[in-house]
Amino acid sequence: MNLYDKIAHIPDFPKEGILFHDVTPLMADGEAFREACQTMIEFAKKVNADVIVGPESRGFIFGCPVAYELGIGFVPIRKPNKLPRETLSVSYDLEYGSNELHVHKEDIQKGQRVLIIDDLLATGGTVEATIQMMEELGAEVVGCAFLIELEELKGRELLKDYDVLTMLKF
Ligand SMILES: O=P(O)(O)OC[C@H]1O[C@H](OP(=O)(O)OP(=O)(O)O)[C@H](O)[C@@H]1O
Ligand SMILES: Nc1ncnc2[nH]cnc12
Repeated sequence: MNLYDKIAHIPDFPKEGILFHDVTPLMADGEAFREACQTMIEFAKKVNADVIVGPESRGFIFGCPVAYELGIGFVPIRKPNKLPRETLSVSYDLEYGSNELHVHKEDIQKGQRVLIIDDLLATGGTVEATIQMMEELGAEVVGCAFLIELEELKGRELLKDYDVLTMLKF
């Protein structure tokens, strides 16, 4: 199946000048969603991940099926004021703004082999912040997997030292 056909492109969302790449048509198509998740599952096996870490909110959608299939844990990276226990946090910039990300400190163990999964790599700010938190907690980031890479924004340059999977390039 051509997964490129399942991505919608919306100009000037959420702000003027931003072309938003919407993964919800792909998610709404069972066959396409399964194919995308299956590719991430194979990558997770290849890098021998023992936990999946996914940034809010679209990282949850693609990360959880991978963790479930492999029988490993899923740890959410969340925006402020969502996680009730002690967190580690870091600030980051987005293509259309900036924010702060948090993770529950206790949920990541030293030496764990982390695979970060998200729907889309743009500037790389989100994944860079996530990597920073994982490494500060003593985990090893063994890979980063995305459905979409926005090549113009050069997020991949921040990931030179990591094993990266991107499935669709725009
Ligand atoms: O590479 P970057 O420039 O960091 O951009 C990529 C991030 O931006 C989007 O999430 P967003 O923060 O919009 O949150 P959402 O998934 O809750 O919509 C996307 O799902 C990635 O997480
Ligand atoms: N252009 C874009 N489309 C969808 N999600 C994004 N996250 C950051 N930039 C994005």
